[in-house]
Amino acid sequence: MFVGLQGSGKTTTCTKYAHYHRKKGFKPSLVCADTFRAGAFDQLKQNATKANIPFYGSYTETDPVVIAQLGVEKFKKEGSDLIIVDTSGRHKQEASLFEEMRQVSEVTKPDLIIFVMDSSIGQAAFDQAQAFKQSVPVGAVIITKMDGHAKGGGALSAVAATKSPVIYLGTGEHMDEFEPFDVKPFVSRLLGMGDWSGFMDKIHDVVPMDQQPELLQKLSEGSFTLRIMYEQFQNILKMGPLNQVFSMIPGFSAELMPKGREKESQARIKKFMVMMDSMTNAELDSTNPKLFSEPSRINRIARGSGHRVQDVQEMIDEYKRLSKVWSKMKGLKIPKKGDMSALSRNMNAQQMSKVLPPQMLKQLGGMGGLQGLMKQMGSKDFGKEFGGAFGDM
Ligand SMILES: Nc1nc2c(ncn2[C@@H]2O[C@H](COP(=O)(O)OP(=O)(O)OP(=O)(O)O)[C@@H](O)[C@H]2O)c(=O)[nH]1
Repeated sequence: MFVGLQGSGKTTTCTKYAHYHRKKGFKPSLVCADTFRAGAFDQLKQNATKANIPFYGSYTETDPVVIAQLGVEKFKKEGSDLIIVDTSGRHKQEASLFEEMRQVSEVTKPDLIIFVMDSSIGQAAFDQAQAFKQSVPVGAVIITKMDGHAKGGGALSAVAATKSPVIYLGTGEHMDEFEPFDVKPFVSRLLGMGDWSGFMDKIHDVVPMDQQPELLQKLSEGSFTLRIMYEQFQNILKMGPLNQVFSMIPGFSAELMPKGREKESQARIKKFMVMMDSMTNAELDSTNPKLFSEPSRINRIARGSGHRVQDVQEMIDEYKRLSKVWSKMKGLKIPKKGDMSALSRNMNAQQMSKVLPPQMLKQLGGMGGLQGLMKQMGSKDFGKEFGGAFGDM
């Protein structure tokens, strides 16, 4: 049974969920117990037809409890092994709708009640999710619209309020834009760091073994020089396929390497490297941003490399941007013997607490609460993956 606020994406998610599980060998079916929103049944019908999934609903019956009961009975008889009941959207101020939801749950006795939540809901998530949990035994959370700008921080609140794990994410309007929840990339996104663990694995493959400890050392110092950028560009040009690698590198992603324009981006990186070839060692090793606002220096680099002043400026801007991202890594504990994959374990709850709004952090029970929550959010693997970072889990 799917529950949630209006417009959170329940109906869309029900079909995605059915489609996903059918591919795994289930025989899913859909019941539309949303009589509140005009057009809800048509929407479900349309989606279900498109996905070729049996559905049940009514244009004449106005009681969702009756529809839900009839639908579930029908599909049980027909041997469906995954009956999905979609309910109307509602929010906690609507007591009668909450009562109705409770009744639907009572007559259908669902094995699992899934709270569907829009990733952009933010701090209201806690109260709303708690209200649902108090009426029906919510057992899991699905976060939708992860393709938007929101990082999904509200998910933490929903998990805290329902004491249930996030199981899937909706990542677009289409049927296939649905994926199992994986805590690592989710946390990385919240922290604004890209997929660090994926990045680390790639570094492991690409950066020569003898350079790895040095790179880690620099990373932990948090100081980013043009020379580091140059070396990373060199490594990146060796890696492939480029776009895939780029999407994982913290900060590099979209701006430096837009999708479908890999060739151009590659040329741009090479251009940057040519300009850096015209720089002095002192410039390459400096971490002082003021150095690069001196016009005479920029003119010299432009002339020396055969580029325009604005090209040099663009390269410096890129450096500043990456430097900012890089500085977030300051203070990372370096794993012994350059064990790159262990590095991701050192991302700590403190970094997380810095990016959460203070009020949300308080609501979650401070650092201790956050640590417990992270454990609860993720699968069993979370403790293993982030074990070093989140204490004893
Ligand atoms: N971009 C994006 N849009 C989504 C996603 N999931 C749902 N939507 C869109 O969100 C809007 C609302 O989705 P619905 O499935 O109708 O929401 P609902 O919760 O059933 O709505 P009510 O029945 O009114 O409560 C639709 O335009 C969907 O296409 C997602 O993961 N990404």
